[in-house]
Formats: sequence, structure tokens, C-alpha cells
Amino acid sequence: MEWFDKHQNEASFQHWLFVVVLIFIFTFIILIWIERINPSKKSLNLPPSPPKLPIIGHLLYLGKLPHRSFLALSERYGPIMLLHFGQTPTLIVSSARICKEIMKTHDTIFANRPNSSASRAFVGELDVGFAPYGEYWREIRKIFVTDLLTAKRRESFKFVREEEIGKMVSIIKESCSVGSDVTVNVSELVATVVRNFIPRIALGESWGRTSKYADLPKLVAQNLGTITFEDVLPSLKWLDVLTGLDKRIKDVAQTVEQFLDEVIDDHLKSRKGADEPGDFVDTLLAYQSDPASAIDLTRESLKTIILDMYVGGSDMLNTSSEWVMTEVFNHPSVMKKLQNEIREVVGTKSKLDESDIIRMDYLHCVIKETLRIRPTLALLVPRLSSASVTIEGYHIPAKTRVYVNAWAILRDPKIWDRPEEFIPERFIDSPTDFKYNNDFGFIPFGGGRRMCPAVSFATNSLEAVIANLFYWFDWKLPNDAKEKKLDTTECSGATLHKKYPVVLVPIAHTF
Ligand code: HEM
Repeated sequence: MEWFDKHQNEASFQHWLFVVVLIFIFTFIILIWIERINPSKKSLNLPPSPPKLPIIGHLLYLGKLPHRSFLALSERYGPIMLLHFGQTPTLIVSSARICKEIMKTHDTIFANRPNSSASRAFVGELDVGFAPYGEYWREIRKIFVTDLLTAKRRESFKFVREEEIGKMVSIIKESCSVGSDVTVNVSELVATVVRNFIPRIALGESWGRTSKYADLPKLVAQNLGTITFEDVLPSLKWLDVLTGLDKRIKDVAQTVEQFLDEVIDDHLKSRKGADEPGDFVDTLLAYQSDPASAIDLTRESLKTIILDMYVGGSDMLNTSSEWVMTEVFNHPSVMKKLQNEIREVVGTKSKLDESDIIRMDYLHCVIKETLRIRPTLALLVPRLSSASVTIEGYHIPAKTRVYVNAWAILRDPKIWDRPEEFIPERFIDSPTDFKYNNDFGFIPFGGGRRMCPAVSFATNSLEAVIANLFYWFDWKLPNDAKEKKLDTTECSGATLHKKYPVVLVPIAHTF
């Protein structure tokens, strides 16, 4: 009897399972059919789109490295595609011609940013990166750019940068003196320079309190790149709670809040006079208390703008320095040529001044070529259309998210000769520049109104770190290295990180 009951139960369970699967398949087919015959969509000339699944849309096409998946898709569907991530319409742009339509012809329509669960938790729409296009964004971006550009501030960056890089050089020299095959983790050392340098210029403090919050920039950048259920399938947002994603983002946001509150309170306690040199927070506080200022800067706005400087600065600079080091090391003839240039320009001074760097033309080319072949933000920062618009005859609805696949454009064979090869020489005597690039083929810092406001600051910092690493030292792989080159595997995330750190043996150069 027991045996009969058990099998009766099993049979009934299998029966129900069969019915559930059948209903599921049936619903799926109906949804695909509805999607195909939807007349409202048929009448609009929307950009090409691969077949999509009900509910999740094209989510499966994202893959581990979306910039690579999108390039493969664009080879089939063209340089302008409309995908749906869950319910979110998303335009994927993979050619310079269409990028120009987005960033120049229709720049004001695409000058907004979409937000996400993470961006709402960290900055709302109050920082430079996520503020909607308009008066408020214009004003805070102006503060940001002005602060980065004033001669006084540039001098202070130079001084702090030289000091922090000097410490890195001393550490490497020490390890050279220990033995002939002692490795250094260059990624970690560069991260330390940046971790010390950015807080000093942004917050006016060095490795003190910030050590307690050492991982914050990385955590914020990682979480900003996270897609939650709420972002793509709002009706399933309860899954974010179930998977712990919601808590993870809230926890990081709370730590960010606590950190920035401490920073602001400390600055308020020791306010500087108008003519004393201050840091970025002082600039913001001075703006806040100036009755002639164009907008009211609340404490919340202040915090998010500081976060832009702190996180944007740290994560971007670390990642790009690692890639420069990797590409240069993996191309010995480039490394030799670069070292010759740096050592020739510095001469017998036995000190590398930042003013020397202006004369290092090949170094500028190396930085450009690295950011071409390894753009730190492979898909830039997404834009959002504020009205419907026609591009190349296609209807782009309002509120469409736009990803410009910079990674694809920067290796487009129609623009670049031998695009997969690392050839800094391509930039010698070339007018192609980060800021003035009218054909939109060279866009590692984006373009148009929302282009990165820190181009010069970022490239100057990168050049200073790299020039020192190749001036003072020759480099080789550890004796037990299995490969002859540094690994170039990429990691998924908003920023194009390297999967493995740069670990090399330094050899102090004898002058
Ligand atoms: C190698 C380093 C860097 C790269 C490759 C880079 C790249 C970018 C890109 C691609 C964008 C989006 C542009 C667009 O939508 O067209 C952007 C925006 C931005 N970047 Fe950078 N960036 C770097 C360093 C920095 C640094 C050091 C800071 C801060 C000190 C910074 C602050 C910002 C801000 C605030 C925005 C938002 C601008 C806006 O929406 O108006 N970036 N960056």
C-alpha cells in the first residue's frame, strides 16, 4: 500500500511538472508570436535587432565581455542595433559615423544619462556623471573643470604627484637592491600611488583615514557596473533582495555616505582662508558659501561631486596605467624606443621633472595607442535619448539607452590600419587627439557635451607614472614565468580591468 502511495505521488508530481512545462512553453510561443505581429512596432522603422526572447529580451547576448559580444553582433546586424535588455530599449552604436550623430549632430538629445539601482544609491542624479543635462549639470561640471584647470591647482597636483611617484620609485629601488630576481607587483604599486595622490588633491589628506576606506573607489566602480533585476525587469526586483545584491549596494552606499560626511565635517572644522591653497573639497565649500554662486549646492550634491573626483580619478588611472605597462612590456621594441626617449630628454639630471614630459612625443603616442587598443571604458558611459529622433533613417524612440561601443570603433579597420596591432607610431605627426577629433574615430574619453572633463589631468598623471617606471628601471619577467609575455585577459565590469596584475622583475638602470 505504501509502495502504491509513493508511486501514485511520484506519478502525480510528474504529471504536474509536465503540465507546468507545457504551460511555460505555450506562453513562450504566444509571447514570441505577439512580439512578431505587434503592428505598432512594425510601422516604425526601428534599427535592426537580433531575435529576442520574451521577458528577458536580448539579455543573453550581453555575454561575459559585452563590448566583444556587441562587436560580434554588429558584424551581423550593422553599426546601429536596437536591443532590449529585459524591458529596456538599448541602442548599440559601433561606428564613428553614427557616434558623430549621437555626440555631435544630436548631442543635446543624447546628453542625458540613464540611471541604475547602483547609481541611484550612490549619487542619485546629483553628480557630474549622472545629473540630467541642464543648468545644474552645466554649473557643477564648470566647477569640476575650473578646479582641474587653474594654474594654482595644476601646480599643486604636480607637486603631490611627484612626491607620491618618488615614494614608488624608492620602494622599487629597494627591492632591486635585495636580489636579482625579486618581483614587484607593479599594479599594486601604481594603485598605491593613485590611492595616495587622488585623496591628497581631492580631499587634502594622505594615507590616513582613507586607508580605512581603501577599497571604496574600487567597490563603487564595481557596483556601478552591476546590472540588477530592478534595472532590466522591474517586476522582478524582489530577486535583488533574495540574491543579496540589494543589500550589497546599500551597504557600500552607506559606507560612502559615512566617509564623505567625515570628509566634509573635517573640512568645515578647519576652513581655509580664501587665499590659502585648498583642495577640491575647499573649492566646493567656497562655492557653496558664496552668495553670488549660480546654484545652491546642497551637502548631498557636494558629496556626490567629491565622489566623482575620488572614484573617477582612482579607478580609471589604475586601470589605464596597468594596460600601458602591459602593452609596452609586451612590445620590446616599443619599450626600448620609449626608454631611449625618456632618458634622452631627462639627460644627466638624475631627476625626472614633470616639465620634461611635455617634450616626450613618443610617450604621448604610447598613451594614445594604449587607450585606443585598451579603452578603459570600452562602452563609454551610457547616454539616454530625451526625445525621439531619426538616425540613418531609423526611428530612435525617446528614453532609449545608448551604448557607444568605443572598443569596436577604436579597432575599426575602416579607420585604423592593422587595428589589432599595438603601433604607437601611428600617432606620430597625426592630428588625432583626445579632445579635438572631429570624425569621432578616437573616443577613449567620449565626446560632445558629456565628454570626460578630466582628459588633461588623466593623461598628465598617466604619463608621469609611466615615464618614471621606464626611466628608472629596465624590466623583465620572473625567471619562473611560464609565458614570455604579460597576460592580457580582460575582466568583465564597467571598467576594462586586467584579470591578472602586472608582476615583473625591476632592474635599476645605471646611468
Ligand atoms: C584614463 C583615464 C580616464 C578615462 C579613459 C576616462 C573616460 C571617460 C569617459 C569615456 C567618459 C564618458 C564620456 C561620454 O559620455 O562621452 C567619462 C566621463 C567622466 N569622467 Fe572620465 N576618464 C578618465 C579619468 C577621469 C578622471 C581622473 C576623472 C576625475 C578626476 C574623471 C571624471 C569624469 C567625470 C566626472 C565624467 C562625467 C562627465 C559628464 O557626464 O559630464 N575621469 N570619462
